[in-house]
Amino acid sequence: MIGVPVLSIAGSDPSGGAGIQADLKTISACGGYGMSVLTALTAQNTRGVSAVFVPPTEFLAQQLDAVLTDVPPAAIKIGMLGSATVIDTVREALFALEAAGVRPLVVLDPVMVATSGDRLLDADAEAALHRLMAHVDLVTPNAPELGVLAAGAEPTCTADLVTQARALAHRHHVWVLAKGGHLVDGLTAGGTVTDVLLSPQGDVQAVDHPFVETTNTHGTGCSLSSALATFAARGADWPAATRLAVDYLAHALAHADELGIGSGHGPVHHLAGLWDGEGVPSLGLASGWWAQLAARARASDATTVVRALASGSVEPELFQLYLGQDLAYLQDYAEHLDAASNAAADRGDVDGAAFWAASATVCREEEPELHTRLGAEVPEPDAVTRAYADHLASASAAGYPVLVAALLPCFSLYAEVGARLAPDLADDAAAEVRDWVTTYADPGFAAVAAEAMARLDELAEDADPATRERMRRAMAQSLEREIAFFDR
Ligand SMILES: Nc1ncnc2c1ncn2[C@@H]1O[C@H](COP(=O)(O)OP(=O)(O)OP(=O)(O)O)[C@@H](O)[C@H]1O
Ligand SMILES: Cc1ncc(CO)c(N)n1
Repeated sequence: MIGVPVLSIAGSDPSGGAGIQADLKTISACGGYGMSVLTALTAQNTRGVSAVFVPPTEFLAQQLDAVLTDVPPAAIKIGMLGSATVIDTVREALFALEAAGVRPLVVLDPVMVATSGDRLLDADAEAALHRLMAHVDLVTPNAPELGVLAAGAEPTCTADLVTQARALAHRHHVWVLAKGGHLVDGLTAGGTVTDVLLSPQGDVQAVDHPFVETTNTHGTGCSLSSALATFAARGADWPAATRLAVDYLAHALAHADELGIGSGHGPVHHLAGLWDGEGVPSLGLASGWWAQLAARARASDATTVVRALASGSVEPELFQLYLGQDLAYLQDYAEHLDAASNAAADRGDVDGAAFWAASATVCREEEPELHTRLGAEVPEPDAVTRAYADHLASASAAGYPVLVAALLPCFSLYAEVGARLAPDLADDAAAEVRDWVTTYADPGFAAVAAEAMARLDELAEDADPATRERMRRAMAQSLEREIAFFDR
């Protein structure tokens, strides 16, 4: 959900590159509504920290109370804490929230030292940090911080990161994203930085991203943890939120030198994507489901019709059977596209209504031209076609988001099959094969399929978990119907 409240509990960096300033920019860029509670004020710029002022903890508690009693955040990012008393005040606020039945997602960036080398956490505050961890879902230590928290030597390679992150994950039953930004010695442009994500059970996932040759890395840790909190608040699970956050930061880092702020370690370009008109990153939930179905989608290559198309010549009987049934199917499919258009209009989604209506027109007027050109006529629908129609009808009854999920494979699978077959189309391929393949390999068709997916991604993000699950299943079911449709 775009605009979910996300709270940063962190210190202020008046130069705007780290701390709550970085957090608010990042939360906004990633699609959240940013709020901030200040733990400490630093006098800081891109060259370093010259002073730290920690307001009385009573005032910290008042800030927390004011925000939390009015705007319950979907996620909280915790940054600079400064001292054990500050940590305990934050812990008590989280404990009180939980006692009241409110459990926001909590990301802890265990800030100890700034990029400039200045300490931001008292050395005696480590025990308090471990106590806080009971209320945390995911913690994002850099290499030196991980060494301190896991009570080991400072990690010097990815294998060290994994070992120590696993110990920390087990100890506190938390997700750990161990950052590799301090292990980049010797890397040059084109190299790869590896962060590692560990589940509370210790499962490892390497999260690779391109090394960016820049000295403008001030606040990378603050920005990453805020992006993580925001994507999780919008509904991504931790692995997906991690990938989205790392990609967001990679883009902000890649554009950091364009900003050119300050004479020391300057900030990353938090708003690079927004200013370039790319908008807020999509969670891509439905795209993720489709990606998980990729192996099934490839199974369509083994069907009778697709194998024949790939060979360049189709047996006329088989092709007429398939094309005829497809004509019958398209009539029914167009009606469901109309229903989707009406449902979008009912929700006030004018663009969506126009998109589905235009797709219905293509289904009724343009696409059947291919079929009739190839000699097909509308037959009685057979069992396979009827089963697909029944599935679409039941998806339609389950509501607009589930219907759109069911409509999706018809777009995506045909665009993918077209794109796969076109490059290998033999020069002597039969005319009807060429006609079919070029119709579905058309870049315009791919663009329409991509837009349908983008609309489904948006619906998935706004859906509750039960509806999401129904959407995912409706998509998978339609894919099975599509494969059966090709296998005549
Ligand atoms: N030069 C770089 N190129 C690409 N990614 C980088 C680079 N430097 C840091 N990162 C990434 O930035 C994120 C923050 O990592 P890092 O280890 O620098 O954290 P940090 O030390 O907590 O940051 P901060 O500078 O805010 O204290 C990680 O995802 C890391 O991989
Ligand atoms: C306020 C603040 N928080 C965090 C960091 C870590 O980069 C910093 N430099 N300043």
